[in-house]
Amino acid sequence: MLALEGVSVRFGGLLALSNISFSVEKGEILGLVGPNGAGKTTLFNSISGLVRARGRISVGGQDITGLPLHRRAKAGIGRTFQIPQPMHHLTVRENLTVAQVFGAGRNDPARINEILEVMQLSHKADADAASALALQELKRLEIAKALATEPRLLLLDEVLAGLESNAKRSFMLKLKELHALFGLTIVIVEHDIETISNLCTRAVVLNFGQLIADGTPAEVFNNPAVVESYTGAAHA
Ligand SMILES: Nc1ncnc2c1ncn2[C@@H]1O[C@H](COP(=O)(O)OP(=O)(O)OP(=O)(O)O)[C@@H](O)[C@H]1O
Repeated sequence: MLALEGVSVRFGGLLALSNISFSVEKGEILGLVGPNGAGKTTLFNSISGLVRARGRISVGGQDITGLPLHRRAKAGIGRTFQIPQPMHHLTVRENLTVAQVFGAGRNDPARINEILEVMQLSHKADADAASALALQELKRLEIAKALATEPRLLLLDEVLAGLESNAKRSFMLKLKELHALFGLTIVIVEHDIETISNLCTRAVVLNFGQLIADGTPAEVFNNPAVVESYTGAAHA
């Protein structure tokens, strides 16, 4: 579904991503892990088109490397942002409609209703502007917006961060439900080992812009290079 070949991103003198290659199978839920500043969000930005990368990125066999943002959305790439980014003055439904027109090039109210229902936002759909939502609702809206673009590949950037453990558990169940319901391939950035182990069959680890491990969650979290990347021992 997703293939990265030799992907590199440089910001001035900083090599934020260095020659990253891996692929994600259709239907897989892949964990993208690594300490702060490792390059995880830059990788999402490279895939979704916010950042220009060297190398080759393809989705469903289509080379998207040179495509602008909106054409990547139409190629089936949906994403969330670490800090939810709704259009604050619009209602929840209006936010989803804008996302659907941007990503899918159509307005399908029935599909929007389905997304509102599955994300438990129906009761908030038309009531208030998005700015009135509580944190958990904002997180659900962030995912709902990504779903409204009708993705095949969904990139989730720390969507569980800041939730207490019960909310986290119910969010994980929701992600599994979405994965099955919409037939998604998912890449999720997450720091919590338990969450990655619960959701993912495989995890890729970045550190200082380099891919340092790729395997099952148990394999990568027991990998000495990964442990060192988190404790800082390798660079102390
Ligand atoms: N637009 C930018 N201009 C310059 N440097 C940037 C830019 N975006 C990211 N960086 C740098 O690139 C490196 C990777 O950042 P990135 O945000 O991708 O890491 P991350 O793994 O997502 O970290 P976190 O877990 O803290 O979100 C960092 O050193 C960061 O400061």
